[in-house]
Amino acid sequence: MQPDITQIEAIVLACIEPTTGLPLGQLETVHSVVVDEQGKVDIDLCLGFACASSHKALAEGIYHSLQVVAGAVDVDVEITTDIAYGPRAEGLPNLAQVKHVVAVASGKGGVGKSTTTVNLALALAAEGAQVGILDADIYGPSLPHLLGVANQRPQAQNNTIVPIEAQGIKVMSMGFLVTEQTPMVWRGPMAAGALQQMLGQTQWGELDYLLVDMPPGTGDIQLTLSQKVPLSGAVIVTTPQDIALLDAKKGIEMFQKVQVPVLGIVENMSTHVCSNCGHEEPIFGHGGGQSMAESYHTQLLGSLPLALSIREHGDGGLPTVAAEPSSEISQRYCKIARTLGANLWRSNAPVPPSIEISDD
Ligand SMILES: Nc1ncnc2c1ncn2[C@@H]1O[C@H](COP(=O)(O)OP(=O)(O)OP(=O)(O)O)[C@@H](O)[C@H]1O
Repeated sequence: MQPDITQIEAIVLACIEPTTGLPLGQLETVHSVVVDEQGKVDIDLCLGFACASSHKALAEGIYHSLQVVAGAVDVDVEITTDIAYGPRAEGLPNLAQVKHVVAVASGKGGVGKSTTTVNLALALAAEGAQVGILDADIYGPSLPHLLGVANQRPQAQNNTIVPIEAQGIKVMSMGFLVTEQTPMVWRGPMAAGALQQMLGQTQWGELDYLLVDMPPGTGDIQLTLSQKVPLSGAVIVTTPQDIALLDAKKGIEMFQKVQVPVLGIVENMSTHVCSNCGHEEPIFGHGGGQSMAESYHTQLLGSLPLALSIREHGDGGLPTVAAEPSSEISQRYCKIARTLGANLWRSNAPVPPSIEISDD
């Protein structure tokens, strides 16, 4: 018996995509539904954001839902990812194959922005994306250390720089170009110029996401970068502490002023879990990230605890997502990464893929 293609289509469109919690019909991601002469059903889905870890759950949801369709016994679901380009940079040929440049910023220093950036980059890669990181914190570059590549030096090639590869991520940082004996004492405009040069001269190649670890604050460097580089969006990292939230708000307002979409907020050091008794305590305050997200019409992408392991992994040059990929903390970073990708897709989507249905 030939299964009813119209019924299949309606059921597939009603299936929930786990990252966004939206039905596929609303995401307009169904690419094709084909039933061949033998009654075999082939469903091809193409998602616009990296979420490899949820493909299995989505496919299983579809198989399960299609059980009610008479004759639909041989069903194959294929899920692929196609991340569309965001805004492109004019006159920056090395960024031509970079689909999205995303700033990771915090108003205040020391809230864990760099730690969050590296873990998010690794989480995006684990979800199937090609990722790079630019360490724009040129006064205190910490990414080489966090990724365990502090002793490496990038090679120059035809007036361009070949980025360092660390744990599957392309990395460029001022930290590679200076030594601890040559601290940088630069004025804002000089630093902003150096950063633009580093961004534009690095051979990034093909990347889905280039995360830019911004220096803390809302000064010259941040503004120049936001205005001169085609940012697809920004992520704000904060702790729930009032003073950090106050500075984070300035960061959000800066991005809004220069029309860069704020993709969401990551609340770092949300709670502390005692390693002795397991008692969980919101030592920096409670609910600050959520209420800030609400008042600025953005989303709390997720929160991370103040955890000894996060600090130890960072200091050891193997961030948590790489060191303990299946840990609860890594799962949190991955969930944030998937939501970030989905928000980016939604805020940049040109025309979503159309639905194509055929009887073979
Ligand atoms: N969730 C966390 N749990 C435990 N330690 C953390 C956490 N997040 C960050 N840290 C630690 O806090 C310190 C500051 O983190 P990090 O360098 O990432 O902050 P930052 O905001 O980038 O700082 P800066 O603004 O100075 O560049 C580091 O020692 C890091 O290991």
